[in-house]
Amino acid sequence: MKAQPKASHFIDGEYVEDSDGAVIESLYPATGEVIARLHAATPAIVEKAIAAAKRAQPEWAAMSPMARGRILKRAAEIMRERNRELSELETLDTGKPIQETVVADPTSGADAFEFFGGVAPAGLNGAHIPLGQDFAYTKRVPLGVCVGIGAWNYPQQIACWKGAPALIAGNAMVFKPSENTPLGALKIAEILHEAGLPKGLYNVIQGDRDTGPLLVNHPDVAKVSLTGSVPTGRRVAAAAAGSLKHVTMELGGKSPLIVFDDADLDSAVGGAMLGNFYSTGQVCSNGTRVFVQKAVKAEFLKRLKARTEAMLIGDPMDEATQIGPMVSWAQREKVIAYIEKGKAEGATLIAGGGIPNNVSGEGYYVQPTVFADVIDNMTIAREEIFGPVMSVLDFDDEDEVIARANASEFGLSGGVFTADLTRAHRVVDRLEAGTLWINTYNLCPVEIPFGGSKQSGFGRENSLAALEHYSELKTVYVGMGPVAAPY
Ligand SMILES: NC(=O)c1ccc[n+]([C@@H]2O[C@H](COP(=O)([O-])OP(=O)(O)OC[C@H]3O[C@@H](n4cnc5c(N)ncnc54)[C@H](O)[C@@H]3O)[C@@H](O)[C@H]2O)c1
Ligand SMILES: C[N+](C)(C)CC=O
Ligand SMILES: [K+]
Repeated sequence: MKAQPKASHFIDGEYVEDSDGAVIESLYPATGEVIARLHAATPAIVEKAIAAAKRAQPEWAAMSPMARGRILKRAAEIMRERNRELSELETLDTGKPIQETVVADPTSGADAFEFFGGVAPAGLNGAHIPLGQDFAYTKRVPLGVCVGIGAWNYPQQIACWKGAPALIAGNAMVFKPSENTPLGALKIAEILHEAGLPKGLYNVIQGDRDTGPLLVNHPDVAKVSLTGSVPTGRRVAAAAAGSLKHVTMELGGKSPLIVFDDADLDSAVGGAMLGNFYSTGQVCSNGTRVFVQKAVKAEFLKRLKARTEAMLIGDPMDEATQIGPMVSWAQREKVIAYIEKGKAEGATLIAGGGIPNNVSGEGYYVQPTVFADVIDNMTIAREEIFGPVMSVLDFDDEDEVIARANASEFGLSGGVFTADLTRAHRVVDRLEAGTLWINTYNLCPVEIPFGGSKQSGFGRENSLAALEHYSELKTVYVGMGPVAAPY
């Protein structure tokens, strides 16, 4: 098989198998071919991984942040050296075009290791608080064993975005990738150990929604960071609350992208396409509700249709391919059902709307699809589709569009295209979302915090802010004189 790893799990510095676990077949989304066969973690594997993490963590926490950082930076270098190999693996795991994975996925993971490796010595400092004769100081201390649970759209990036801040802060991690994309995280674990990470600190176990709770409910786990859907987030946060674990929730969205009539239209069209079709639309922060001011609607749709219909759909391993399959057959079925719903509810189909005819029947392909004349209460305007389906909605003025943009349970992201700079800042200030873009869309460099508000989650990944979610403050009050006791 094309991508069979040495074993299903990576625990305590080595590959481990337990064939009693349920079989997980890893399918290549472009063909449906089985490329690896793995096993879900049994309770014994879960125990082994958590025990290894718990054993290894104190010594790691006792090292200086600088020494920990050196290992992460070496891992970043190895990832960059192996970018091609890792990108091909990411494409096999997810079906995302190689054109994307070579620039986006291992690169973004390496950026996380480099950033957190580099900022650690200063980023983990505490404070000194003068109190007259006395004083106090704070220390940032690790939480202990942290669990990461990943979604299938960015398997390598998620494994690194969670692993890098957890490790630099002195924690150990047990990571469970999505059952749809089990392969990438194992390579990340291998590379971290090759870079010198002591064994037990970054463990990967396979499994699905039945395995996740074994991690989330475990008494030796201090924190859970989930990337997934809102319903899963609710379940995981509720389970974690049972033992008061720290949680970070990176969940779904239905983000607004607002195009004013003074915008650079080619940029706005490009931003809307990137914000709906990149990774075949499987991006949490996508601007799937594109509000276009009426005066430019016709021209916007004309350019959007031409550029959408020119997109190259096909074999993800072909460098020219711009749009690959969905990650799974189930996801394709879900997206097609939404497209049918859009048609049935009366939206105007502008481009796509079905299965492309130039690709193999076994692959999980869907055409990039644009609907116009979408009304706020249509299903495609309210629910997260997680596929290449853009809804274009009309609007007249600023107050109206802000109110409509905010009328969503989600609050992950948003964007605005306009030439009027004061309007741009005024509008993003009023949009209820964790990450906003002006005159661009979906850029998520590691230097900036990323995360959601409202039902899209809480906690932030990346930037110095992430360190606060993988550590806690310890305060020490120092008395410098005799204790003046009144009794
Ligand atoms: N905000 C972000 O950063 C971000 C990034 C990528 C994807 N997402 C969201 O993820 C979703 C798509 O990914 P998905 O389909 O893999 O999501 P999902 O919620 O189905 O699964 C996410 C992960 O949670 C695990 N899981 C499921 N039930 C669990 C439970 N009860 N306890 C513990 N673990 C459990 C799954 O096995 C998987 O690893 C979309 O909603 C998308 O918006 C968010
Ligand atoms: C975090 N991001 C936007 C890169 C991927 C989310 O699906
Ligand atoms: K897969």
